[in-house]
Amino acid sequence: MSNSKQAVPDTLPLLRERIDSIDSQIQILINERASCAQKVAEVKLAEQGGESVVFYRPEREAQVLRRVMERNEGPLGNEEMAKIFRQVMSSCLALEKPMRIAFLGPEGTFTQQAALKHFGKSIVSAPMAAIDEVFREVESGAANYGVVPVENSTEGVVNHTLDSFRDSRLKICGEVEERIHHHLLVSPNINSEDVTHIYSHQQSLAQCRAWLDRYWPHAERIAVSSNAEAARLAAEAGRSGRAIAAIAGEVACELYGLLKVSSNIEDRPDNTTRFLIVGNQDVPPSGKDKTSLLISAKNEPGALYRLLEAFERHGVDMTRLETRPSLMSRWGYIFYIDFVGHYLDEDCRAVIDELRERASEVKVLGSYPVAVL
Ligand SMILES: O=C(O)C(=O)C[C@]1(C(=O)O)C=C[C@@H](O)C=C1
Repeated sequence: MSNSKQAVPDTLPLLRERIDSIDSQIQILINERASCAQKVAEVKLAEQGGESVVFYRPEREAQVLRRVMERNEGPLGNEEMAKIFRQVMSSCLALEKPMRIAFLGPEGTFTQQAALKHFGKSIVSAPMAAIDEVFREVESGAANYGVVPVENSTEGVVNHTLDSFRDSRLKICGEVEERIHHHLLVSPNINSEDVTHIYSHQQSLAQCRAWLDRYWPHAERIAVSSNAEAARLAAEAGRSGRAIAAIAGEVACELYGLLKVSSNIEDRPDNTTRFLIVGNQDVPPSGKDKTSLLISAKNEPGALYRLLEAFERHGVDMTRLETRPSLMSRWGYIFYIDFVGHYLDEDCRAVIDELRERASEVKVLGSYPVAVL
């Protein structure tokens, strides 16, 4: 933009005049961009036709956001700038086709927070009561994509999510990481000293275990289906004068009008949860990808060693290995493996081919862009 090189005025009216002029140029450009996205939708419809058109392109979005961060010169920070573009793309995609996103609800969960971080705000939110319902909603076509938690840096893996992939044909289309801050919340009319019960999701209770042992050793901890549900229950209890506290995040605190008794009570300050985006599409390479596999190993000595050895020999970087009992045989196991690269990359393809020879089942759950934001 030509104005960016001009000297910055130093009086308030002139600065505001400059801001008004820049805003109107940005607005024209954003609408020009939106018109391009509309044209993109027409091209996609013409090329792919009918029901099967794929409007959301995670690999392209990741590339756009990475480029925004790479070329950014400030004074706005890279992440701040990327968040702005995240929302611009979200609006453009909604113009192509409004996206209905199912997530582990109710409203106010960290999973909803993750969905908004990944897709931007221009989505239709569809809160589901359980992880397998998120899968079903996307499988049935009622939602375009789903968002589910998969692992937490303090508490480890979310078994329900891993288990849901056994019988699902859904693919992982993306990942998103969210820093998790927990707060102890009560209804505004409740005296926190009267609290006898603390509600939260079992993982959140575990993530605050040391803090609870120290400050609330006598309060009974009650696990409920989500921390947003805990916040809802605390608000409901407050209305009838019962002193129940909840452990939940910022969004749930605001949504249910609760007060923070204590903030950031998680035992580890770097407490982070990773979420997966599930959908019906294979995502092409974005240049910086990850792949997730589900492997059913033969129940024999050295089976795991032979699987892992293939990664070592081809120089493919494995980032995660989880084990779950197989439901098919008593002592059989299913391994979930994440590695760096796309399944279409030559070295990754070689590993997958070898794994197929050595395991009873290898399912590629998806290759997807490494989280940008
Ligand atoms: O490039 C595309 O395929 C688009 O549809 C455009 C666009 C964008 O706004 O940049 C919008 C949605 C897609 O998810 C990716 C990118």
